[in-house]
Amino acid sequence: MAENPTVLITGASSGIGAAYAERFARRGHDLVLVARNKARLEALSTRLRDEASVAVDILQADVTNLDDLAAVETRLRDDHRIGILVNNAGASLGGTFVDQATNDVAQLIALNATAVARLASAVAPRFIESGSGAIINVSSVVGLAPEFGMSVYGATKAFVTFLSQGLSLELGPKGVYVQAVLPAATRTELWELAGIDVDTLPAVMEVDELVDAALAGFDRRETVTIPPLHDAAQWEAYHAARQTMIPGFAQVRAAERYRTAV
Ligand SMILES: NC(=O)C1=CN([C@@H]2O[C@H](COP(=O)(O)OP(=O)(O)OC[C@H]3O[C@@H](n4cnc5c(N)ncnc54)[C@H](OP(=O)(O)O)[C@@H]3O)[C@@H](O)[C@H]2O)C=CC1
Ligand SMILES: N[C@@H](C=O)C(=O)O
Repeated sequence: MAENPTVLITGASSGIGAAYAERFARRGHDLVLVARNKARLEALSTRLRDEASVAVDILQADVTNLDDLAAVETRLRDDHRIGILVNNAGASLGGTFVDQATNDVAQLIALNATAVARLASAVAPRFIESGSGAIINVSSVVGLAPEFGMSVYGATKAFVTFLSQGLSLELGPKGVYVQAVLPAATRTELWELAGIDVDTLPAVMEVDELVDAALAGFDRRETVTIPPLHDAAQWEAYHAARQTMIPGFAQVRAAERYRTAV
């Protein structure tokens, strides 16, 4: 990877994506900013060009629209200056599963899961060929906790974390770094858009703190970065418990507790 490769960031018009754009610009990276709100992208790009003297391109796209998404995929395939993909665009959905309209459920999966996988898939072959590159996938702690009661949102984020871990195993040995970032509640517009007052939540991290911590994990080349998790040993224990089960999955017979007496 070039020393300061161009960074393509989805969902860069606000919140976590805009903070990533600012941080990478300050580090001297040129940027390609992707989102639907062109006016916001233009305002951010003007500011970053002035403040950080980097080149900033805008790609207006709704990543749930397959034509728009194809344009982003083409850019990732063809633009050899892009060495880092930040898969950040995402949303939440208010209400319980039965309150959520079926089309809204499908739309959330298209945004939070399908687009993430397609963009990673578009860029991975080129990164492998160059033996370098990085993919940052913004997931969520909700993907670890069905108890939070956000079933579809959490399922999309479990997908993103799993995809990242799998891609890390597949692409890591070929020189490509993959990171999953798992924020907990962070002060962005996402909450209001999902109909939730962020100030009613018990603890909320500011965006700058979240992205600085995520980038500390990036610089250490962590596979999974959980900025709000103070006790890192808890994640290690969870990871170790899961790995302990793996050798036991190869069995000819069902477990004793499932064998019915005949
Ligand atoms: N805030 C939080 O508490 C947490 C957030 N996250 C994750 O962080 C990521 C960023 O969210 P956050 O910054 O909080 O929220 P914001 O609502 O501030 O930002 C979401 C970004 O995604 C973009 N976006 C939304 N829909 C689309 C679309 N269809 N096509 C293209 N871009 C889209 C928005 O831009 P535009 O509207 O211009 O298209 C915006 O730039 C998400 O993946 C979210 O799940 C994870 C854990 C906690
Ligand atoms: N985006 C939040 C939930 O809606 C979260 O991931 O915590």
